Amino acid sequence: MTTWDLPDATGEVAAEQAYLTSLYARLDALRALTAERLADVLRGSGAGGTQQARSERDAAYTAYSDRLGALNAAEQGLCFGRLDLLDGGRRYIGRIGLSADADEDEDAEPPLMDWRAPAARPFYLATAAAPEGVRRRRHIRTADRTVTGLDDEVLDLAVVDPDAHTDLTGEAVLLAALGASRTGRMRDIVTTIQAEQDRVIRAPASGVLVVQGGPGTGKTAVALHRAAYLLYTHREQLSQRGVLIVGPNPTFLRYVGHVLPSLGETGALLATLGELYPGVRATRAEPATTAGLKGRADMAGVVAAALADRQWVPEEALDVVLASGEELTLDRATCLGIRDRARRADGTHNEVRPIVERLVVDALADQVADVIGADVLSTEEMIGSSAVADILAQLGEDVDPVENGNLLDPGDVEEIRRELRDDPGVREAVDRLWPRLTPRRLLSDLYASHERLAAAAPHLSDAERAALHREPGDDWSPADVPLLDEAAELLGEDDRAVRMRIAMAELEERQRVEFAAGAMEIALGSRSIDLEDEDDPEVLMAHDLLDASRLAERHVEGEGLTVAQRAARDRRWAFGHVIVDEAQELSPMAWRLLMRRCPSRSMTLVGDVAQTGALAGSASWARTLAPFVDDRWRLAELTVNYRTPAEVMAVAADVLAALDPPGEPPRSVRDTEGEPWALRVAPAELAAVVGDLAKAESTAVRDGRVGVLVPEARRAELGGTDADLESPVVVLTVAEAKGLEFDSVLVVAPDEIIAESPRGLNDLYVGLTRTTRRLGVVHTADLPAVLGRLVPAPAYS
Ligand SMILES: Nc1ncnc2c1ncn2[C@@H]1O[C@H](COP(=O)(O)OP(=O)(O)OP(=O)(O)O)[C@@H](O)[C@H]1O
Repeated sequence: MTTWDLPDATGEVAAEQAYLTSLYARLDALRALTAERLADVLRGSGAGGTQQARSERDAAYTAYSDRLGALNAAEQGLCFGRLDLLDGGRRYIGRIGLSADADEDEDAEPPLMDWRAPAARPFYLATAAAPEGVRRRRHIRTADRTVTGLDDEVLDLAVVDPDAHTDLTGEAVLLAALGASRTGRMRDIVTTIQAEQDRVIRAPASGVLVVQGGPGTGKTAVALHRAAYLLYTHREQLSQRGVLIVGPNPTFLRYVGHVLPSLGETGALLATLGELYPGVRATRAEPATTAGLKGRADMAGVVAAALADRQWVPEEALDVVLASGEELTLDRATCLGIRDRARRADGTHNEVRPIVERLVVDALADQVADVIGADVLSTEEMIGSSAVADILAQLGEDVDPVENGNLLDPGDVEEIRRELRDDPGVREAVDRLWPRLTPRRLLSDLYASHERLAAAAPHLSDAERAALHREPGDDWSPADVPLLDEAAELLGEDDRAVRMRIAMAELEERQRVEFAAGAMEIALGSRSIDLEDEDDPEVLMAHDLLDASRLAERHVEGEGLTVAQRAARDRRWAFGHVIVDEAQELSPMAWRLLMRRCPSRSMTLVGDVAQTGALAGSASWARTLAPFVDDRWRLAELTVNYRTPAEVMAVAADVLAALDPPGEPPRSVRDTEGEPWALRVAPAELAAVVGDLAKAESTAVRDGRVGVLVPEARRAELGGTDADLESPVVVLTVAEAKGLEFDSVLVVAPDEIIAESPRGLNDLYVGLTRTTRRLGVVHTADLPAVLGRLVPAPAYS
């Protein structure tokens, strides 16, 4: 590899600088043009017009504001690579594609190729052994709009450095990226995507793809870049259905939340599982065992049984007191018949309720008709039975009361039915037999009642049923969400309210855009007067127009209209693609929910079954996926660990070997700063020593981040707070640290972490592998045997 740093005598850097400057000029021109077009749309939007004109304007507004967002996001690191081809051609690779001016040769290479375009692919895949038509790969390092250095690889077997890792692309640039301090926010990796990662990112969208990889193999990075790739490659389809990315907890989503916007993509919905039931904020913490129980596959049966239990029949009879004071009775046999017919009917519980209403009214109408009809008959007996028989024949068999031997005409019968339908006593009876239920009501009532739980979940132990107990009105936990969703499926939730909210949001959005357009007119109208004064803040230049659209957005207050936001409000939304990170954590009940959100089964599931912490999580992808796709899923594996240094991975590998089944550790590309160490302290001193060590580590990593990973039971004692990942030291449980990374990690009380959960060894494995540079372990009891490789702490021994 050849590297040019500044100052550079060869002129290579200067040449690239000139090219880069021309690219930024093109970027600026495109921004101005797009902003102008957006302004035109905003100006036009005040005028009203036909429905079609409005929706065309809305579409144009979205397209231009998205484009402007992508152009802005490309500002940093616009161009980062160049391919010199064997045929003499040259390609520049960047965060977005920039096309040539219209008057330039259409067949010429575009000045800048989007990293996701097929022609950019050799930048990530080409090797000396398989150069894919590439002679030289150049990484262009930049800061703001300035070239700061170049790294060249000549893809010629004759000149390959025998010491280099031949399977790493752009090794120097990669190692520089990996060596940078962590900031508490995940960064994109477009400049250094590795070949095995690229294959996953660009894999076909259809079907279920499982990406299994050890800690630090870039699963999260790959998942996010895959989302960006799919949104680019299948823009039309996915811009309508959206991409859902599911992460394990809100802290994690904050950590990864900047990656897609930095790639110019905003069309994905990032959510935890607890956020996937519209209208419910599932934030309640609960014991892992309770969450594990709620996630078990048999809970689907419990929800179904809880509902069946609400479809009630009386022991003997249900008395129905009409508004008139008249008393009727539905006996058990009648109620059983009604219930059976309703259950056999096609539809969900709430959908078939009208059938129950009709059957109840029919049964009661029979009784009323019997009473009234009997009175009528007593006078008509005088007419003689043959006349009665004639009348009966004429009335036909559809008239029930007649079949019962009465002589009411069909109009009378219908009148009786109508009155019954509207009678509060009858409605009460229907409510009793077949209550109208919401998912929350069903679950709330179930959790709150020992009797209901016993009826719906007879196979659970008393202790398990007690764990499910919840007072009505308490918050929901994330593990409740799949159960609510399950209930909604069975009940046929009335989603009118949700659709109303969406319609309202659309209306409001239109008004906001029109308001913004009006405000723009006023501001633009005053421009000619103000133009003389360049400093005048009233002057609106083209780039300010973006702020005008932002202004409109700000008014949205989260009630926007992007596909992602619309999808978030609609329980029945079918996403175009679903990506799950830390997929091993999902319970069988959670999978049921997610599969409903993705009927096309176009999914990417990334995870590591060795890191499973959730008690209802996966130990095997095959077992987890079998109920949904049988064996129709593809497996891709990531094998290189870009995070955890080799010495730390050696310690973690001992833990991995102790797991059942034991796992294969990924290969680390980095070395650590010193050996990972262990320090024993007296229990009474634990908090103080951990505090001191965290400070010392924070100093050691300068502007980097320190993660103190503690047992759940010691979280409060050791200062665990709501995690602000950008603060220099954070104290978290392993579950909270899942998917995150720090420059230095202190694992506290490993024996307690192991003992806290049946999956304690997996948790310890996760904790040890969170570091990019330094690892220390602090313990009060004997060090677990699996950590025998740790050396005594240098400063204290
Ligand atoms: N090709 C790459 N270039 C630069 N950095 C990379 C690359 N691949 C991964 N990384 C970095 O390595 C670190 C680990 O990546 P990531 O968090 O995606 O791994 P993971 O497989 O999800 O890990 P875990 O399972 O432990 O949560 C991140 O800092 C990521 O940015």
